[in-house]
Amino acid sequence: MPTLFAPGQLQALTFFTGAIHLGIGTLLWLVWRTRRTGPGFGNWVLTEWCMGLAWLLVLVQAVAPQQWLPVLYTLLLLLAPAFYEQGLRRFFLRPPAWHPQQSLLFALLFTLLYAVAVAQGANLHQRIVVFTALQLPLLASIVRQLWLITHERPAYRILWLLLAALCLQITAQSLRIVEHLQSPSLPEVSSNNPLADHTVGMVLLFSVVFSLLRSSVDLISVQIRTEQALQTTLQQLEQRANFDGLTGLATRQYMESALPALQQRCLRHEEQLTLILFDLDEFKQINDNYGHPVGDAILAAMGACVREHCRGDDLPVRIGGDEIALLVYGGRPDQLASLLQRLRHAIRAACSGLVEQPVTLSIGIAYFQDAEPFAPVYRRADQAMYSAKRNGRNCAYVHTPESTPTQLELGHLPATGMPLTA
Ligand SMILES: Nc1nc2c(ncn2[C@@H]2O[C@H](COP(=O)(O)OP(=O)(O)OP(=O)(O)O)[C@@H](O)[C@H]2O)c(=O)[nH]1
Repeated sequence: MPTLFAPGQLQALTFFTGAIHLGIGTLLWLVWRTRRTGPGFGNWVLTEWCMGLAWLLVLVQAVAPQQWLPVLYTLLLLLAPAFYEQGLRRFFLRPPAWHPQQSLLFALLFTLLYAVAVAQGANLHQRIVVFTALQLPLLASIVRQLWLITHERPAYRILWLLLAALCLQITAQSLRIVEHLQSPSLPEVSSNNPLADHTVGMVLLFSVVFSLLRSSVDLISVQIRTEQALQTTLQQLEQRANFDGLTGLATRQYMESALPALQQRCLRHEEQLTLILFDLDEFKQINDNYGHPVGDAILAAMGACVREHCRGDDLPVRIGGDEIALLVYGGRPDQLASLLQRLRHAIRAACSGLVEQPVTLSIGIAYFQDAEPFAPVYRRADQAMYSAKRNGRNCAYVHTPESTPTQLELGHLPATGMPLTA
């Protein structure tokens, strides 16, 4: 590898590299403190600070050599990738394959091995080989995490950049090992000065470039996650606003926004749009006798039956309480009677395991006049339903604008059964 810098320039570059890492770390720390970055981001701050401090200690060692300093900055340089790997797992909520602190433990163990090499009087060539070789497994564990994350979450493809840079770094580190192994022992590298290594300029440059890339990817990852969380929240809010949680039917608000499109489609196909309103009979008594959870189960079963028996074009809606509306295409009495009969049977069957009394419905029907708003049609359907209630329940009435509600003949479905007792 080429020597890029003169010794004086190397000291300046080392200082510059340390300062850049510390600066980036502080910037990330500010983001971490002020924004919702999520777990793991703090580990990435530590990565930058470890790197920054390590390079400044390398500079101190070059200027005023100390016996113990190489072990200290080696520890920091090994902790940096360990923190980053741990940050990746925490940020992306990946369960650790082994001990959660595995990479940190490795960093400590590897530092111990390095200290042994120093204690054995290894020269600079040997120390560089030992340090670089010890760093490779930690870098490889980051590669593994990045590989798995980008496969599990395609939205984070930006991490491919980091993966490519890491692979490049691992290749460069491996070449460095080979080069140092092949080098004859040179007099200048037998000293304690880490900047005497003729490839250190390359390492410093790589460190700065990689740090800039890594922190950019970290910030982009936070942005991606924030946007995804926002998207999910919006979808949940939309789902809650548009669909009733108990019955799974549309809400009245959703129905009113969807109505113009339904009416347009009906007009285009010259079809009648019909509103069918159902209300459970004596539902209050069911709640009182069996309790609200059973009442809820009946409403849920009713919602499921309506969803199952209506066609894809129809729109089932929970108006409120035990009142459900169904907007259907077509208004022929025989078609409506057949649909209602199927629904009454299905609801009764679905509720038979919940209460002893057969569950019955009072039904009101009204027709939309072209693009008529919902309110007047609902009023007519409501009047028709109350006619059904007044006339003994368990039946259906149709309201036409011209006349008072008239009964729609449905098949027989007895309302009698066991008394309403829990
Ligand atoms: N379990 C349960 N009960 C509800 C819910 N919403 C409303 N209710 C109850 O449903 C009952 C509605 O009763 P009504 O429709 O007014 O009267 P009813 O007893 O069904 O009598 P008729 O309609 O005249 O046959 C009330 O007791 C409400 O408290 C709900 O989400 N779950």
